[in-house]
Amino acid sequence: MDLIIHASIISIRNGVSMMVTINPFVKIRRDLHQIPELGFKEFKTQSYLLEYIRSLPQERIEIKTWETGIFVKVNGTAPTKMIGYRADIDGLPIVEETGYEFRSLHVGQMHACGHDFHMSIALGVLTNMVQTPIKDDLLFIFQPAEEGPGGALPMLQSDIMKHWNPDIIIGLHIAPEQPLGTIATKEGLLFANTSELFIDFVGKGGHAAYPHQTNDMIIAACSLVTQLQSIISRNVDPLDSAVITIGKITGGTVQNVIAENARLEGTIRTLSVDSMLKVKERIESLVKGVEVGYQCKTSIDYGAMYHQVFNHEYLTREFMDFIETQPNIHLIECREAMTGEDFGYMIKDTPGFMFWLGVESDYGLHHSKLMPNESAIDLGIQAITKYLQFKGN
Ligand SMILES: CC(=O)N[C@@H](CCC[C@H](N)C(=O)O)C(=O)O
Repeated sequence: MDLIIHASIISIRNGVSMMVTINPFVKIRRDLHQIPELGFKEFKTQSYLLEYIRSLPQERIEIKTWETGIFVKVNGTAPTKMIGYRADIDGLPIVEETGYEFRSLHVGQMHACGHDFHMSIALGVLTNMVQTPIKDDLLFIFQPAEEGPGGALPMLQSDIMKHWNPDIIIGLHIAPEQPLGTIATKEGLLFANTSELFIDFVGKGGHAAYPHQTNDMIIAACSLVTQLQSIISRNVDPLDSAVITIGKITGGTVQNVIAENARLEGTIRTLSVDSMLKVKERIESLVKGVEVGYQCKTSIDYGAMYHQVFNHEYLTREFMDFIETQPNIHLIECREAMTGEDFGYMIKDTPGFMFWLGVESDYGLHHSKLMPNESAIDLGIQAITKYLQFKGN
């Protein structure tokens, strides 16, 4: 299928400049890679996406914005259903270390979870669908704030989605650990239940040389960090799975002052809703213990919680069978992962599925050196385009 635009970039090697033609959706990915923005702050991203979408022939499409997200409906030629395709658009608060020429211009923010790929692939599929419409209606959902605090649930509850309510919703996520040219998925549970975790400690600070007159919140917080891992090893059935990760510790003011405040920031992952409740009960008991033991005040905030991604059995199997017929994509039947995705809400009450697109990178998701193979962009566009032509005609 011909793409409707072409892109050239100027590459400078050893002082010699030359024009190199690249796939337009690789160019789009690079542009978006330079402007990562955090959840519900995706203003430049939204403008960039809108500018591209408005440059397409408009006869068949309707565009609505929602917060920093966008809905694009492509009217089918003889619709019997509406198929939703979701791409998330936010970046992460990570300092990029890829060394890319097109590295992030927003210092301290990075597309380290592949949402730049997700967007460029969605635009590629949208372009194909506008050029060669299928029978069914399509709804492209450019969703903000997947990394937090979660855009899927409020988008689903929006008036727009009450009116444009897809019968099926699909979405992809890049998979750095899977080879290029692969799609990996499974029926049923694909991604875990998640809950953010923020714990604050307040005690009595003071002079570093007079610890007996204080309640040191660094000691209290560190003690809890190690205790939390006993929940995974001693309270969760070893045949079930759960993760507690503390990704950030803050506390104190200077090296010779005993800290009055400390804060732990983390996330909980479980394969079942029951385990999530149990893990939280245990966290609350341990936090109470630290409060008594270290004579301090504590508070717990669970932040954003995401429903598990549970792939619809029939639709997923049908998609997997379809992918197996494709010559340039290899299907991998994968295991579930402890990653989370608020896409889980999108397919909680609507049939749908998510799949991994192999992008083989030495560094994984949420790493400052994540460098997915850009050849996966075209492979993804072609695979999804063909699937939509199969499913929606
Ligand atoms: C695919 C992926 O990496 N998703 C994120 C979702 C984060 C949800 C939330 N902020 C949390 O940390 O619980 C992930 O970290 O799995």
